[in-house]
Amino acid sequence: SKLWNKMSQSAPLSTIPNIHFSAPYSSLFLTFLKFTGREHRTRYAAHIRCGPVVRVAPNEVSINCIQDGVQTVYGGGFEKGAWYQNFSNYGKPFMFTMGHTKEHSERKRMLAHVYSKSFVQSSTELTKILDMVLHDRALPIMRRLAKDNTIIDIQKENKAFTMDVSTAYFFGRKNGTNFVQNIKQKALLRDFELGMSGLFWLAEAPGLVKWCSRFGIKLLSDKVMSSYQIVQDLCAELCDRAKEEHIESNGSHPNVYTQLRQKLQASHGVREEDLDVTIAAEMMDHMQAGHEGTGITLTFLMCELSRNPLELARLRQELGALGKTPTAHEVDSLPFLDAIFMETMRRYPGAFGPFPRYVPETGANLCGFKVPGGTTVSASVYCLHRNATVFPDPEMWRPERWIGISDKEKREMLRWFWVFGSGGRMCIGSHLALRMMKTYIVAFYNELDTFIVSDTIFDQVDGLMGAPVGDVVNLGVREIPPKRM
Ligand code: HEM
Repeated sequence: SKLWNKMSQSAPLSTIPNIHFSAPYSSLFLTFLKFTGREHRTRYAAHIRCGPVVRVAPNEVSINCIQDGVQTVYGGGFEKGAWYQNFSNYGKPFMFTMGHTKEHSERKRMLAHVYSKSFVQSSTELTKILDMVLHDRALPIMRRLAKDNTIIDIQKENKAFTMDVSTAYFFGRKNGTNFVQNIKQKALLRDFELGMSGLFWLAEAPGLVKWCSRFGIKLLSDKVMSSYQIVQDLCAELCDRAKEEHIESNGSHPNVYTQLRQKLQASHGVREEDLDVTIAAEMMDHMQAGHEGTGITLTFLMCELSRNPLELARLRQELGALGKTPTAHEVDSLPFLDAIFMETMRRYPGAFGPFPRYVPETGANLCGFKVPGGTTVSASVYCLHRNATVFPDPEMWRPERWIGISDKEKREMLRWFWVFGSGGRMCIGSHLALRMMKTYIVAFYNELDTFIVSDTIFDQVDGLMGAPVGDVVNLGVREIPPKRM
């Protein structure tokens, strides 16, 4: 009778095509897809076969349309629900996981200013941070490696760079990490990766994790648990450093940490004894988000430039017109550089999600189907970015598609471009991400070159994040080869 109840409750979804014959009765197939890393590719195939709405589990649908779809669900502020509560840092929620719109928007408002485009673009502190990490740390190492045409794991180097810039921006220039130069610190990147790998069980089967642990069965290995602890300890240490400087300097060195601290104190919404851990929980998520999606994007971008010499030459031509120390605005306004980033983020989005939402009690009309309240719904950036009508030959990396087009065409492409999500829960760090990534690529390719080697493999994992398979990508680094006459 349980099965019957389940079936009759979800009958309103019965007109929606199924991803698999079992979808109306069980979420096992979806869990299996997630577990085997095939969720987004299978959803894509199902949308091509069945149209813009597909039922993926008894009470869950996947949508693949903008109007009456992404715009309604994400733009309309449908709530995040229980799934996100499976994630916590130090046992506390943070902005990304918060369910209640009010609690979330309060937190987001506290940080909106430090992450706004105008602030990020004009921040002289961020300019100094980028100078420090790029010119004092990363480039001297790269120059040395380039002399011998060394093959390196570019994914590690990129993540080290984005981690150092992010943490300096969050906690203060003197208080961030130094993963780029310090090999022992850089090894902690593995702990971030392992910590993330435990997410599957925590997100998809939290009950099973608890149940098994009662019988002494560990679904999350000791290594994963200790890596997670190491990341928590690192974040707590950086928070302590930032707090110390904040107190010593009497608040004269503002950064993300101090901004959040002051706003939380002023709001009186958090008890004094909970303040440190509340901030640390938020900052730990920003550390993860700040270095991973950006590192992934840089890696795929560098791989594509390495095998597309014409695009690289065109980029260098554009860079040639820049002065020695271009402003953030000048870098941001380079059309071909921008096209390369847009195309990389389209073809290789750093975070696949899905980022599910709940249909409100009143129900919703999604892409022509009536969907009842309480249904879980999500779009997949993997699918949206492969709409062949808007992005012909979607598997191809073609920056040219973003330039020399009419305003109407560009608007349509931007409507489908969803790398940072949309609506009230859209990524807060997109401007910081773009500034650090663009600055890095300009400085790097101005004087150095990368090349594909026999074991360069760069396929994307079909998971929550779109990391390269194995989290390793080998590329060669060399000086710019002289032009052939
Ligand atoms: C290329 C790099 C990045 C990608 C692809 C990316 C992607 C995303 C996406 C898709 C979301 C929306 C999630 C949802 O709708 O549930 C999101 C949210 C978020 N991102 Fe990013 N992100 C990137 C960089 C960053 C950076 C540098 C930060 C640093 C602060 C950051 C912090 C966050 C936070 C705090 C949220 C939650 C926002 C909210 O719930 O209101 N991200 N990100």
